[in-house]
Amino acid sequence: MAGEVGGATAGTAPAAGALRIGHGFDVHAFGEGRRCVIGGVDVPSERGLVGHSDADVLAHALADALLGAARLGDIGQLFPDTDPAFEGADSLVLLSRVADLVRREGFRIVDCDCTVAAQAPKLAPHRDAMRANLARALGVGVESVGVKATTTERLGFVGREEGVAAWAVALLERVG
Ligand SMILES: Nc1ccn([C@@H]2O[C@H](COP(=O)(O)O)[C@@H](O)[C@H]2O)c(=O)n1
Ligand SMILES: C[C@@]1(CO)OP(=O)(O)OP(=O)(O)OC[C@H]1O
Repeated sequence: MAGEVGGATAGTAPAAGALRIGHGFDVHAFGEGRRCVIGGVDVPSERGLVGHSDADVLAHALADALLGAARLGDIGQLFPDTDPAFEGADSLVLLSRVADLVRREGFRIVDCDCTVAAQAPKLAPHRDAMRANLARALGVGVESVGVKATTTERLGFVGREEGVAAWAVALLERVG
């Protein structure tokens, strides 16, 4: 039927079993005197990531992917960077709040995959810890969360080590 999206007419609640996909993207700049928190891991690094929260670029991208799939807006709407309540916030806590919202909206988190682009530091040694942290925050099994890392071959702002970028996709199934 014309106007059908994810098993429902656009703008109405999808039927049980309908799938929704969401995409998230985030960037944080490197700066002095900051921690480098990525996927909830305090990664050893000369410089850390700047933000209002702990600047966990990976947790933020994943939160936006979930919010996008559930059509619930974005992380900045939910947790404004002008609100002192979120200053230095643990982004895994914000991510678990997003997961709760998504569930309350009637969705099951089926699967997620993420890519972090960083020229440095090396992230592969921390991949399993990041997956475990993100899965715990989402309340899903670790097999449902993928994390990959890439450099940008020294090209662009990532390649110049000015910051880190992250992308995530999330698949939700309507259960209620
Ligand atoms: N910050 C990073 C970036 C990359 N890796 C790992 O190195 C592999 C090769 O990266 P290329 O960008 O040269 O393709 C990549 O597949 C990652 O496993 C990393 O650990 N940390
Ligand atoms: C996480 C939040 C919380 O205030 O702050 P930031 O660390 O600034 O992160 P960003 O991805 O720029 O924006 C999202 C905000 O919601």
